[in-house]
Amino acid sequence: MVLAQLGGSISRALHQMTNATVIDDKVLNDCLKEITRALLRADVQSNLVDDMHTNIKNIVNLQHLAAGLNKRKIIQQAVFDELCKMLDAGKPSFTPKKGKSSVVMFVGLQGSGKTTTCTKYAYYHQKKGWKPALVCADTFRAGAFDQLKQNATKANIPCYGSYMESDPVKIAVDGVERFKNENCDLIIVDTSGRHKQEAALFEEMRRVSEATKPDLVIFVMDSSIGQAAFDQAQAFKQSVAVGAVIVTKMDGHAKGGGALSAVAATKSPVIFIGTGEHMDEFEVFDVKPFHSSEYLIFLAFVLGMGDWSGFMDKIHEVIPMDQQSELLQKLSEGNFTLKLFQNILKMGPISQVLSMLPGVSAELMPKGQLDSSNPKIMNESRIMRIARGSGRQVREVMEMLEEYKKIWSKMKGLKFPNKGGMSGLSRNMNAQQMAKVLPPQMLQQIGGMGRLQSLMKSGGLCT
Ligand SMILES: Nc1nc2c(ncn2[C@@H]2O[C@H](COP(=O)(O)OP(=O)(O)OP(=O)(O)O)[C@@H](O)[C@H]2O)c(=O)[nH]1
Repeated sequence: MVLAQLGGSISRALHQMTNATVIDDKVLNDCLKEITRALLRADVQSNLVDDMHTNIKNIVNLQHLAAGLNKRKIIQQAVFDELCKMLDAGKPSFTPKKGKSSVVMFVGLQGSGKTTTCTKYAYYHQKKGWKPALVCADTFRAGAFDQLKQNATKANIPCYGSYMESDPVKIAVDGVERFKNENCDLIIVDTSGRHKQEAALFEEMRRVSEATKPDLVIFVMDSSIGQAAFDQAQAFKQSVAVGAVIVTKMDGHAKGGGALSAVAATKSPVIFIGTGEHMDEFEVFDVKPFHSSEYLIFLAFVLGMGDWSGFMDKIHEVIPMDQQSELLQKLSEGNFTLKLFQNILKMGPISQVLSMLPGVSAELMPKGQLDSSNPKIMNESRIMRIARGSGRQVREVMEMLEEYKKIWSKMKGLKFPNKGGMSGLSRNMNAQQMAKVLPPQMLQQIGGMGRLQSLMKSGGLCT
């Protein structure tokens, strides 16, 4: 994931800066130049990068800093704060309430993934006990209604549209009214894809919004849009009250910087990310947990947004309530069993689950042969049973056993945070423990054990 590379470049720049014997303007400028370059390479819009650069220079005025202050720490803090600001719109988006009817309208560029995302959003809520419904107000693209209907049928979600009516405003109003009468609590209106150059289509979108009065307008953005994200997102925001962003196709090779631009242009948070074409390849995006300490922000970037709360959410979603505490206990003891793997397998594609764990970026995991020293794990029939029970290939189970064995041994002794909270993790972790969890490449990237110790001691990476 390219955000992981971005994290690597930023941490390297900070590392070089903290290694300098004297922190002067040249050292600061070199560090900022490196960070700027890394952000631009990740497709973050140049205005945002310039703003960040200026803000840091204003905060860190080396000439005026009182003697005795830790300049390294002040620079690090300023960089982290500015990175946070980029990811954080400053205010949460409107959150629909279960049981109370809400209208959510989806807008975005052609092919950004709106229709797919509407169904994913509906399906996500349906699994949590909501009564969602879909309305197709896309009369522009032939086949849009069929696509939505097909997806909706698969997920057993009611869907409204028309082959005869050509006015999207009329369809949207009729659909919303019908589903309100049917007591649906989440009415999702899919609209045509459009470009900021298409004034007539923008006017149409404005009229759909005016007529249906959505509680929330979601801007859907393809993560590969790159530098163009800012202007397009801003054009949508100027026509309708965009309140949230969903970034799609995060499973591809996109650089991800466009997401930061869309947050800035719409002043709205990213609430979900799409990670594949399938209905359940959809994840909550939450930057809040990373706010608990600078060190977590650092980890989030270095690990490509290692997502603790997503991991915990998955556990709460798919593991039966009475088994959750046992699972967490075993995870924290590094005590893995085949039963535990079966539960983990239920949580979704292996790479997705892995990438939620701090210190474990799926692409950083070494791929080799399974160590056959543990006969309990290697028992063929047990592996076959797991594969059958979880609907996976034997090869997949083998790969996962290998990867998890390595992770578990690293995680031994770590304290797991409660749902939604991460401060417990940072409080309970010392540099030794942290080094055990980090893949060797990452420890090297940080600057080795000594560097990790000094960062954690100086508070640069702690709460
Ligand atoms: N890999 C991947 N593909 C996605 C994702 N989301 C959507 N797609 C694919 O992107 C393509 C376009 O998706 P649609 O949902 O049809 O896009 P749209 O924005 O509704 O298109 P218009 O109505 O023409 O504007 C489809 O092939 C989807 O399967 C995602 O998160 N990952």
